[in-house]
Amino acid sequence: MIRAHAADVVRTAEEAVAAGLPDGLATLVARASAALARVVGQELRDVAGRVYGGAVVLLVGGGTNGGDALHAGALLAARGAAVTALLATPSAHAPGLAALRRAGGRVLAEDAAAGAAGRAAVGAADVVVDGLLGTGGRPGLRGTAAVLAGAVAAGGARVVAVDVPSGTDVGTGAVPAGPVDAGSAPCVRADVTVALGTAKPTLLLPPASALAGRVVVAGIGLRPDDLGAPAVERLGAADVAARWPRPTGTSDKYSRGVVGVVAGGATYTGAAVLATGAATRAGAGMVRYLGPARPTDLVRARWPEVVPGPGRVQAWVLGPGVDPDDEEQGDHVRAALAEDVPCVVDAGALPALVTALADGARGDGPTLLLPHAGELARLLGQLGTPCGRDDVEARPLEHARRAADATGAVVLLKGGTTLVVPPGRAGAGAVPVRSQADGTPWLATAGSGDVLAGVVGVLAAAGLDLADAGALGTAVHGLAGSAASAGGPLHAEAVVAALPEVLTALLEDVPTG
Ligand SMILES: NC(=O)C1=CN([C@@H]2O[C@H](COP(=O)(O)OP(=O)(O)OC[C@H]3O[C@@H](n4cnc5c(N)ncnc54)[C@H](OP(=O)(O)O)[C@@H]3O)[C@@H](O)[C@H]2O)[C@@H](O)CC1
Ligand SMILES: Nc1ncnc2c1ncn2[C@@H]1O[C@H](COP(=O)(O)OP(=O)(O)O)[C@@H](O)[C@H]1O
Ligand SMILES: [K+]
Repeated sequence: MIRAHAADVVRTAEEAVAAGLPDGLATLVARASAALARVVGQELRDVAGRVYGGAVVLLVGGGTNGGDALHAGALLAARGAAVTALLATPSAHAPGLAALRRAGGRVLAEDAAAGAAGRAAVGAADVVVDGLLGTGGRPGLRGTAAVLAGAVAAGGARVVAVDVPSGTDVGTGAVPAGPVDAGSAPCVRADVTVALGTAKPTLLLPPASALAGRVVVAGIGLRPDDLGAPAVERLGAADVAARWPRPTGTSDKYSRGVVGVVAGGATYTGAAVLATGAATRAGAGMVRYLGPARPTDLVRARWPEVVPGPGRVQAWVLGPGVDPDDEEQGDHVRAALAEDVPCVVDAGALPALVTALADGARGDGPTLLLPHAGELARLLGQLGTPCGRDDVEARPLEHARRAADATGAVVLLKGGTTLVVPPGRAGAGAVPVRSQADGTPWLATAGSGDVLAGVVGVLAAAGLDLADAGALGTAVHGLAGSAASAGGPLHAEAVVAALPEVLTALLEDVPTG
């Protein structure tokens, strides 16, 4: 599990710990820079074979983030690395500067750093350490910081970011617009980010999460009680396994959960086969299918265990491959939405959900929406706040949250990184935003989302909270996609086929509760 806390929460937790330390903040900076120096040392060994003689360039802004970089540089210089600090500010962290100079490091003031000498240093660097901005940074680099980030983007050095990739929006993961060239960049792209004390939301939230590289969380002594609930979290395999529902000796098919699926139609028959197949392969107690004769026949031929026709269910999966103009499927969707059971609403059923909410026709059960970016833009339009797909992709958390707050549903926004956003602000007792990136880009293929809907339906029918169902289902869908791909193309049916094997491997390592 990776947990990310908001900048103000981290600052308060740091102050609480620092207050009890003889040297206060300086002790935390010493811990942070020691952890940072260890990671940079590993990268140097990887790139240059050893620390001694390796070329390290520090990009240094005006805050403590720059101080961390300078102190880490001093530790590396003491181990024989050739360390050059490029200052983006006239007022860099004074104790850090003094330490670096004492250890034999070189310091280029702003003018030289932004000119030919700075470019030459970046060009010759094995590792660049990004200490321009940390949790006190506003998004978007300007001035010398932007010039230095441009030089790094044009060079080939390994980049280690201190705490966050500078220039990204620490709280939301937005990436400021602006050209990236050898002369300027609005933010830094890192290969590794050393998160100090805890991760920050920008490391887990797209699009900025793509600029963080590998995330290493370095303990600096912050207390979990001071940090409280995270704003964002990413479940690991052990977290998924521990939460995945398992049958016991007294289970029967009904207690495990019956999933009702309204998917496909005369045109998109495959969605019906994929969604029902995913639900059976992910371990539903039973799967019911509602749809016209042709997809029903195909579902029965492929999965004889699926039960066609109406009946009681513990959760509905509504909409994969459903044409919103299909009257017959539309009737099934509306009837299901009116029931007091959890509903997982995808694709063609999303417009019907908005209508049902407006008409007071949604029953008394929780709802989980599964839009991709284009569908979320359309949904927001229907909810009275129109926007484009590009807007959603630039600020996915903001838009998913808007839809969650407007509908009262949990919103699972699909993509390379999938966000699961519950309604209401994060805070004491609130469920954090989940961010899962377990899959492979090969999952971007037709029918892949139908499989996800079926997997999530199993968890909803088993009685999981829908935010958990969304995150766990996304993780397992991603793992099954990776298993089906083996590094190359996959088709959605192969993801269904991979589910039992992936779940078996996942669950066998964790003892039953
Ligand atoms: N606190 C602790 O206990 C510990 C903190 N630690 C470390 O401290 C980091 C946070 O340090 P920090 O608070 O000094 O903020 P940081 O981001 O380095 O600099 C802010 C400065 O930059 C400026 N500035 C802002 N935006 C800008 C922009 N777009 N372009 C240009 N300038 C901009 C802003 O100036 P302003 O314009 O607001 O006057 C301000 O001077 C944290 O990430 C971690 O690395 C750890 O060592 C552990 C202990
Ligand atoms: N670049 C990517 N990397 C990993 N997973 C992706 C990527 N793009 C899409 N996915 C996943 O693939 C699935 C695609 O779903 P969706 O867009 O609904 O496709 P369809 O409607 O054709 O089934 C989602 O689970 C999404 O998270
Ligand atoms: K940084």
